[in-house]
Amino acid sequence: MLRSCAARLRTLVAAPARRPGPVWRLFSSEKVVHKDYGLPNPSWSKDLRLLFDQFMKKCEDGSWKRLSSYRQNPTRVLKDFQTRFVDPRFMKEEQMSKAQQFTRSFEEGLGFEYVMFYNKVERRMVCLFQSGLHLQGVPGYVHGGAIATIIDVTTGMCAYAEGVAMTANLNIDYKKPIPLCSVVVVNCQISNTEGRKLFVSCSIQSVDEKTLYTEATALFVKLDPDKRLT
Ligand SMILES: CCCCCCCCCCCCCCCCCC(=O)SCCNC(=O)CCNC(=O)[C@H](O)C(C)(C)COP(=O)(O)OP(=O)(O)OC[C@H]1O[C@@H](n2cnc3c(N)ncnc32)[C@H](O)[C@@H]1OP(=O)(O)O
Repeated sequence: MLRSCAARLRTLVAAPARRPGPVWRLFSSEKVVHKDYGLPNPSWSKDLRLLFDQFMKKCEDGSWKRLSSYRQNPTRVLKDFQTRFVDPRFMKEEQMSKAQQFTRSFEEGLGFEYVMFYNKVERRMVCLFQSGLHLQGVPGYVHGGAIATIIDVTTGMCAYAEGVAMTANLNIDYKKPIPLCSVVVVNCQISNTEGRKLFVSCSIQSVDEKTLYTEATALFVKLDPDKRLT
């Protein structure tokens, strides 16, 4: 059976800030110390650090949890997927162990700098996101595909807290362009569930909440372990 929601999130819910990353074995005897990308680094702006500190405060009573975030998936997640859903014709075990999360594959500060916080009771995921210079679309603004990506990842993690699911549908209203290098708040919440379907609503706002940049809805479908994906 796939691991329970609690077990899956235990992998991602972070240890206290600034501890070194966990050590995983990725299908070999090689030990890898993983950097937690959901912690401040020198590229983080003052706005991002301030918001991070505010959310860390909210974590103190246990209502919110910071999610740790790694370039490579934890071994147990990889194994779940390898066994249940990955087609060996397309992806070999060794390739799986080298694959990287798209949003964590950029040099520090140039791509997606973000940290997520989860509130289980509210079924809500908040992502504090600072775009880097390599995410430009129209000059001076964030590429629409990069915006779709951060929405997909945040709504995806919100859904993943409830079960292993994939995006089936994503609808985005781009209301105002997001200035490149600015910090925005991506706010997602499960709005409804029907069987294996998880409906997630999402908005992106400026830090002062005065500007609504984007609204989106997403449908995630929990994977059926008895069904092939390909
Ligand atoms: C999230 C992944 C987690 C990874 C773990 C890693 C852990 C930590 C690492 C960080 C992860 C970061 C999260 C990243 C999130 C990114 C997610 C992606 O990009 S994913 C990549 C991009 N996504 C993909 O590549 C997914 C490609 N698509 C698929 O593989 C499949 O279509 C499926 C799995 C989504 C559903 O298949 P199947 O299980 O066979 O489902 P059925 O046909 O039986 O339908 C069941 C019900 O759903 C309805 N319904 C279905 N579709 C739609 C729709 N479009 N419109 C409306 N409705 C739809 C359908 O009508 C039915 O309703 P009802 O009759 O019960 O009322």
